[in-house]
Amino acid sequence: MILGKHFTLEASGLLTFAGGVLAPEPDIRRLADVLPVLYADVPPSDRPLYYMYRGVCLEKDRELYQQHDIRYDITVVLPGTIGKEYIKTVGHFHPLKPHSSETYPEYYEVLDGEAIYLLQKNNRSGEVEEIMAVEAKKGDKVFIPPAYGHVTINPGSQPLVMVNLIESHFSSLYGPFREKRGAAYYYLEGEDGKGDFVKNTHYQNSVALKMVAAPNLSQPVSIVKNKSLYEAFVAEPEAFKILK
Ligand SMILES: O=P(O)(O)OC[C@H]1O[C@](O)(CO)[C@@H](O)[C@@H]1O
Repeated sequence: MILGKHFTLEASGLLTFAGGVLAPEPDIRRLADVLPVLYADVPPSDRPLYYMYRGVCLEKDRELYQQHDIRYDITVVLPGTIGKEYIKTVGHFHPLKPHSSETYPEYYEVLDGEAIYLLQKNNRSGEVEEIMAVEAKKGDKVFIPPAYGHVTINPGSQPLVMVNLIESHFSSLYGPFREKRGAAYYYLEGEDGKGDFVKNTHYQNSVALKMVAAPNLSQPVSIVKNKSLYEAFVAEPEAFKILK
């Protein structure tokens, strides 16, 4: 799916789709929805923070996505802060695959803007075991491995337009981050206008944050090295059976 060809980004952060693209109305996450995972207590409001277009595809590819139980979503995360905290997604974990000890993974790609993906693994008591911040720019693909909860932060001054490929039927798990008021680190605007990671003291243990540049990540689906996620799935849907 190509920004500028298949859809355009309006100043509001909403998308306008070209003919031949199937796209639902967006789900909107508002400030009131993210309150339980924010660094600071702020008054609730209906300020929109991000728009999620779930199940987008070209008309000609609809059956292919359905046959493989894979969904392609586009999310626009607006720039800005809530208090000092950069706008971020609520964050969630994925459930176990049926008859498996592994949870569903996911693939992300940045189409425009910048992202920080916080990837966090918890132990059985809900304390953090490992956490990394993956810095991603336009064109970068980020695989979210099984067992990692994830939060997306927009650290930039432009809207972040990102997409994901994901198994289409499961529901995400919001409890683990909600119970700890978010991931193990918050990303806040510092004095110098740059971002700083600040530890979330609702976790009892302390784990160092690993910084990772997205291009240094390994790609479990090799075709994504030369193609967008959309093109890669349409060209080789079988390669994405790892998502199921
Ligand atoms: O459910 P959250 O944490 O608000 O995150 C939303 C993101 O997750 C997805 O549902 C896919 O994991 C996307 O549609 C969206 O970008």
